Amino acid sequence: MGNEPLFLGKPVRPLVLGGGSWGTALAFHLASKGLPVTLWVRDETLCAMISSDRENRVYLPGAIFPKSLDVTSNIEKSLSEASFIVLAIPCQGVRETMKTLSSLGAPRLPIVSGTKGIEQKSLRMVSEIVSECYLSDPDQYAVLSGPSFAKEVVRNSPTAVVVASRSQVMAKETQSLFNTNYFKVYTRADVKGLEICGALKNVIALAAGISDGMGLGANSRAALLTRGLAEMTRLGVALGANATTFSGLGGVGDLYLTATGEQSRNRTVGVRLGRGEKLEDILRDLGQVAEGVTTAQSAHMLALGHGVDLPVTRAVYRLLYEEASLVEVLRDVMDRPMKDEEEF
Ligand SMILES: NC(=O)C1=CN([C@@H]2O[C@H](COP(=O)(O)OP(=O)(O)OC[C@H]3O[C@@H](n4cnc5c(N)ncnc54)[C@H](O)[C@@H]3O)[C@@H](O)[C@H]2O)C=CC1
Ligand SMILES: O=C(CO)COP(=O)(O)O
Repeated sequence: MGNEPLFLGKPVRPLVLGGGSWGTALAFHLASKGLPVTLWVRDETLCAMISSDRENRVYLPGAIFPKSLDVTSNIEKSLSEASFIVLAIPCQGVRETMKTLSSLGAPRLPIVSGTKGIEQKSLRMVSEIVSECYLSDPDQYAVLSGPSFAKEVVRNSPTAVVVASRSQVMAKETQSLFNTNYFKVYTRADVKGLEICGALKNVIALAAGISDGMGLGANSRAALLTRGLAEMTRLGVALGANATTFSGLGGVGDLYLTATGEQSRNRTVGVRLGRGEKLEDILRDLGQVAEGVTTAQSAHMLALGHGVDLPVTRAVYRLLYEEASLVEVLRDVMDRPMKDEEEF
C-alpha cells in the first residue's frame, strides 16, 4: 500500500465504461502502466468473448490485454470497487448510463470523459449531462480529447492529447495518470471549449469526407477545414468557450486528424455519402459510432438557438436530415454573400 499510486488521494482503481474501441484503448493504456483497471462492457456476450480472448476482437483487434486489465458486465460490483470513472460510451448513451450509476446509490466518483458529442434532445454537452444526472461537483470532472485514433494509441504511436477541467488539481492529476513517453498529455481549463471542439470537428470531418467523396479536390478540402474551424470557434465563443482552445490539440489537431485520416469513421461516412450512398447502408456497414451524424443535428439546433451562423454544419445537417441533395448543399455553401474573413 505504501508506494501505491494515488489519484485525488485514493489508490488508483479506474473503471472504464464502454466496450468499444475507445473504452478498450483507454483501459489498455492505463493497464499498460501496471494499474489495476476494470473495463465495463454492457453487452454480456461481448464481455464473455473479451474475457476469454483477452482481446477485444470486435472493436480493437490485436491489442492483447495486460494482466492488470479486468473485464466485467457487472456495473454495480465494479462501481463499488472503483476510485474514478473513465467515460467512453457514445454520447447519446451517457444520460442513461449516468442515471444507472446514480440509482446504484454508491458514492459518486470523479469522471474523466473521452466521449465526444452533443446530446440530441437536450443539446447538452457531456459535462452538463454528467452534472445533471450524476456529479454535482464540476471540479471532479475532466474531459480528455485531441487527435487520438484508438488503434494507434494501443500501438504506442506517439500521441498528444489535452485534458481540461475547471479544477487545476483534477486536470494535473489526470495528466499524470494518463501521461507516458508515447502519450503526451497537456492541460487546460476550458472544459466547454474542449467539448465543443471534440463534438464539432466530427461534423466538419463528415463535410471534408463528403467533399472528397464527390471528388471536389484538395482546394475544397482545405477551404472546408479552415472555414469549419472558424465556425467551430464561432459557436464556442458564443457559448462562453475560450477561442484559443480551438487552435490547440483538441481543436485544429483533432479536426485535421479526423478530416484527413483514413481511419476516421466520420470521414469514412462522409466519403461514402459524397459518392451518393445512403446513410442507413453506410451506418449498417460501419457497425461503430460516427458521432458527427447526431452532432450535426445538435450543433445545427444549438446554433439556431444562439443566432450563430454555421454554414458547413448546416450543409451536413440538410444532407442528413432534410434529404437535401449534394448539389443543393454545395450551392448553399458557395452562394453565400461575400464577407471579410475575420467577420464573426
Ligand atoms: N475510437 C476512437 O479512436 C475514439 C473515440 N472517441 C469517442 O469515444 C466515444 C466512444 O466511441 P468508440 O469507443 O470509438 O465507439 P464504438 O462504436 O467503437 O463502441 C461503442 C461501444 O459502446 C457501447 N454502447 C453504446 N451505447 C451504450 C450505452 N448506452 N451504455 C453502454 N455502452 C454502450 C456499444 O455497444 C459499443 O461497445 C465516442 O464519443 C467517440 O467519439 C474519442 C477518441 C478516440
Ligand atoms: O475522435 C477520434 C480521434 O481523435 C476518432 O474519430 P472517428 O470517430 O471519426 O474515428
